[in-house]
Amino acid sequence: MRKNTIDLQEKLQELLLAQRDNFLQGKVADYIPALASVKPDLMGISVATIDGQVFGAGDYQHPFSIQSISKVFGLVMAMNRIGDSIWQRVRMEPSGQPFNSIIQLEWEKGIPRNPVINAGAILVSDILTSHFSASKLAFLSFVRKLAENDNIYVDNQVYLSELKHGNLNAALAYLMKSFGNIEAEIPDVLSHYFTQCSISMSCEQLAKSLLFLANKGIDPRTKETICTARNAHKVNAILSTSGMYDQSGEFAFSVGLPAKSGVGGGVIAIVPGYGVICTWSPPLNNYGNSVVGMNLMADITEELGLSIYY
Ligand SMILES: NC(=O)CC[C@H](N)C(=O)O
Repeated sequence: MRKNTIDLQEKLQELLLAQRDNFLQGKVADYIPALASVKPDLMGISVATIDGQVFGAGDYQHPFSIQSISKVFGLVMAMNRIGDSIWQRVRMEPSGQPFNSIIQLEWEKGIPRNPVINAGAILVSDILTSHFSASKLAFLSFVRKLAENDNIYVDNQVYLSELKHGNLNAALAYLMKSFGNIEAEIPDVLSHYFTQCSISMSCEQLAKSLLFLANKGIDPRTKETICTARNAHKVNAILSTSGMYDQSGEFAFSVGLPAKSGVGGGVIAIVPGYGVICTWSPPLNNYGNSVVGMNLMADITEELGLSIYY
């Protein structure tokens, strides 16, 4: 049973306080300097509900690099654009491998396991690059519209270092191209992918912008259809099985919600029929998921009885 949300604000504060020192157990992503320099003790949580309430505690209005959380927006855009033909080029199975693994991709002939590991998101970036005349702009406009905020921006410093240190992502892209699964030119595809990873948003903005996934594809604020109910279902299913990479099983076990993490330390979780939770704390565990984010998600879903498996 879901508890009343009246004291949710206080509860968020309390849960966050309990995590105060746990950021020390993780390690901030250091593959690029722009992420390595983020203060490790920042942390925030926000909950947006489909009936229009927004709660937040800590640094919930502080923008951070959304990184792989961007894969959710990209997938929705690609599904809207090319429909079910996307599933001929990317699958919907958990990978059981790290998010940037290349091993499986060769065995499986350039068909990524799912759209939220890097190979899959690069494939989705190819679809967007090929089907939009200005895909980066279209992506940013989509996110700005969903967040109802025109100030959301691409952090150019993050973008440039992603580009500079993006050899593994480039290798994934070229491998897929060698199997004929990438249409556009690789530099254009990578430029799109790194751009979407480099968007900065706060917990509050992310929670609000993904409400349509908790509401059968309809933005509860504007009543606009962002995607079909069936596509919202498909995205949530993929996030349930693969959104936390090779820790998705443990996340289902301890939290029980469709979710997506990013190496910037953000985690979003969709609660169908209720709303969206977003947490942020930069230090990561060995799977590339935020340590405090994992804890907070477990605590809040338990507290409010939000797991989809009850
Ligand atoms: N898990 C992530 O957030 C990965 C995104 C990161 N930019 C990468 O491509 O490696």
